[in-house]
Amino acid sequence: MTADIHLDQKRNAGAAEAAAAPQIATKLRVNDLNLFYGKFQAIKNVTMEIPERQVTAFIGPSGCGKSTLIRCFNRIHDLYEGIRTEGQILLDEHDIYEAGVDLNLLRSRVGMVFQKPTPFPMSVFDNVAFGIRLYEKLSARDLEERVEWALRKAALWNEVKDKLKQSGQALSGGQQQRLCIARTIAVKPEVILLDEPTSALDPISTGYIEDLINELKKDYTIVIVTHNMQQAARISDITAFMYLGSLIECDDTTKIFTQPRESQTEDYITGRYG
Ligand SMILES: Nc1ncnc2c1ncn2[C@@H]1O[C@H](COP(=O)(O)OP(=O)(O)OP(=O)(O)O)[C@@H](O)[C@H]1O
Repeated sequence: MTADIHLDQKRNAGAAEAAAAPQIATKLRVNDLNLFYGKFQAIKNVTMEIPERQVTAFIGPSGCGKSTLIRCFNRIHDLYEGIRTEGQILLDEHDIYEAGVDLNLLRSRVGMVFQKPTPFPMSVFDNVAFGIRLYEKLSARDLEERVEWALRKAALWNEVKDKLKQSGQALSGGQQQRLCIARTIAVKPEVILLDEPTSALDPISTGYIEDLINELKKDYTIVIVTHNMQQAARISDITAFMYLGSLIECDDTTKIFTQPRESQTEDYITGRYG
């Protein structure tokens, strides 16, 4: 199906929804954020809001700072030397960069799935149980129930229920990525960051993950980086276009793909550069 058809469907659905739509809360609020890798400034004065239980997609040419920005949302950069940030990121209106923030707790609230599937070298069951064991003390029975719940939510249970003791690394690429999503969901986060989650997958596995994202947004706030503009059009409610470290424009996906405000956005979505 083309991006255009999706946008038409969205527009019609959007008009009906708008009439009855309750106010959508802001889950993450970014205030004047700058990020430096040493002396290189990769994020420049970004201010934006990420709405709760919506899918927000980041698009833009390679190297524009999409991954760098979303990695700020759970402070993954803190694991590396020489990276400095300025500004604020509020999660439910509390600054995640404030002194004394518990980073383990933050990362259990804001989970992340990477581009390349990264199952740990352990069984399917232990992959999903890993984070739960880290953050919670569940009985063996409750743990089994939670693992099954997460695998069902990630639309993987039927394919792995007889392989729970086998290595997670023995699954197909698409199954491995759903396993990583199950691992992330298992700790019941509030926000899920997906950094190009389907770029290493075939179209069928990509379809599974896109359906899954659509399902997951009922319960979670989803942030996705994608190079695939049709994918952004298909699955996101809000699209943010970045260029050279700056946020050029962030709006309803339909608006970005049909009537962008900025000429740079239009040039990018019409394939004039990038
Ligand atoms: N660890 C790092 N040290 C120094 N510079 C970095 C580092 N990581 C990224 N950069 C630079 O920061 C800029 C933004 O990179 P980033 O990976 O966030 O872009 P991106 O939009 O996600 O790109 P892509 O779409 O290719 O994944 C690029 O110029 C990149 O070279």
